[in-house]
Amino acid sequence: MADDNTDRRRTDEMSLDELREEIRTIDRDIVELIAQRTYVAEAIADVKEEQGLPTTDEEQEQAVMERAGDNAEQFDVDSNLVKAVFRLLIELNKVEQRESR
Ligand SMILES: O=C(O)C(=O)C[C@]1(C(=O)O)C=C[C@@H](O)C=C1
Repeated sequence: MADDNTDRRRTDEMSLDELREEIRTIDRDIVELIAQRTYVAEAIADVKEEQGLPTTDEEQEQAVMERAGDNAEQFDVDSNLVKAVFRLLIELNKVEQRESR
């Protein structure tokens, strides 16, 4: 996070344009991380198909959601909103996994 990162400038010393540039960089990083997560999920889908397992794993989804809540608390952001984002990420993977079968 910007405030925790000593390489990044303090946000209270930045202009509006600089702050928006910071957001722009973070937004790109978020999409890059989503792409990485999706890529790994595709590899998981291949393994599950080889092993004859279903695309949906409710227990794993539960673990992901719990972790999302814990991480949200750690970084002091709204845990329900973070969980909603992770619910969408899981759904994205499930649609892709079903389509690739
Ligand atoms: O861990 C898996 O088995 C995945 O396919 C990944 C993932 C996820 O996006 O976290 C997606 C679908 C499953 O139901 C559970 C978790």
